[in-house]
Amino acid sequence: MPHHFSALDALAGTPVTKAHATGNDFVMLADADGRYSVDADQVAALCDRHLGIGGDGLIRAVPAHRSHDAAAEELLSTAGLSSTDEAPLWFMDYRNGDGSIAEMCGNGVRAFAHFLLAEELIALEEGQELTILTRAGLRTVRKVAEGYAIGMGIWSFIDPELAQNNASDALVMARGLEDPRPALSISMGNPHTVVALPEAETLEALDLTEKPTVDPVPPHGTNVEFVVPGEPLVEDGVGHVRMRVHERGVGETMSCGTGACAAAAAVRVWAAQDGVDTWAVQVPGGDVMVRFIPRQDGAEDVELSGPAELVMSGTLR
Ligand SMILES: N[C@@H](CCC[C@H](N)C(=O)O)C(=O)O
Repeated sequence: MPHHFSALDALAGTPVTKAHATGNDFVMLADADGRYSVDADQVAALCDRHLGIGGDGLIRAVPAHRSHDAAAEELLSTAGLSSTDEAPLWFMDYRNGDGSIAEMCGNGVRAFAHFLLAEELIALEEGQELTILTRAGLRTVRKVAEGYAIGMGIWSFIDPELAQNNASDALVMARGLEDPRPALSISMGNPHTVVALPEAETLEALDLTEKPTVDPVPPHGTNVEFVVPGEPLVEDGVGHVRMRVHERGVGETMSCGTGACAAAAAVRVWAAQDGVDTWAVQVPGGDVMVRFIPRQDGAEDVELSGPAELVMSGTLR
């Protein structure tokens, strides 16, 4: 426990902000000059809900060319991207609350955009689009009436052979379930395992204080989404899903943006509802919308939209 205090000594005097997007909460750090290198212990200390500020994760907002992040630097050079002091490509350096690194965070991108705007690091009018960099690659942000619409890239099956039968590739067991249930593994740049439950009562009865077990064990861990299809599943052309999530590197969270996209994709596949492109995903922290957009190459882009809020700003002591 005391290591939390010493971990933060080096960050004394650093301005921080707390933000959330449908209850998925983050400690935000603006690093326009690329002077902070936050290690795993510091992230865990800041995200600690008793000894720190508290958050599901930490987001450092830094121009890609000043990030000192191996993934960002590799993407900059291999994808021939440009980031300069005059025209920075903002990199979302996202970390899970336990200090581990994740490729992507959908709710995080909304909080990130809102934070960049509030800090006057970007300008973005309603309807305009901004491109940002994540470890999973480029993502787009559009300011819309309900908050931000994020271009999340494509969704894909983690096991491509599943494209043949679209059923399940894993078994998941959690406290509150009587038996392990079949699940489908989907990538949104980060890994997800989606489990369908028969009714809302089973979803509510789950105890996600304990990490669900996934068989086979995913090599890099996974986020596990438990979903109940809406009744009716589709109303006025919009699909409905309820979801709870246990996030890799965090635990149960009130919302997960990449998870909502994976959940909508899995339910759409299971229910053979390819024609339904818009899905409302209800999470404990609110509602997010997921839209599937067909591409020329047969894959589908995913757009996630929802709100983001800043809660407080202060200085680390
Ligand atoms: N809450 C996020 C996902 C954050 C990363 C995740 N825990 C992982 O390890 O992949 C979201 O909104 O997408």
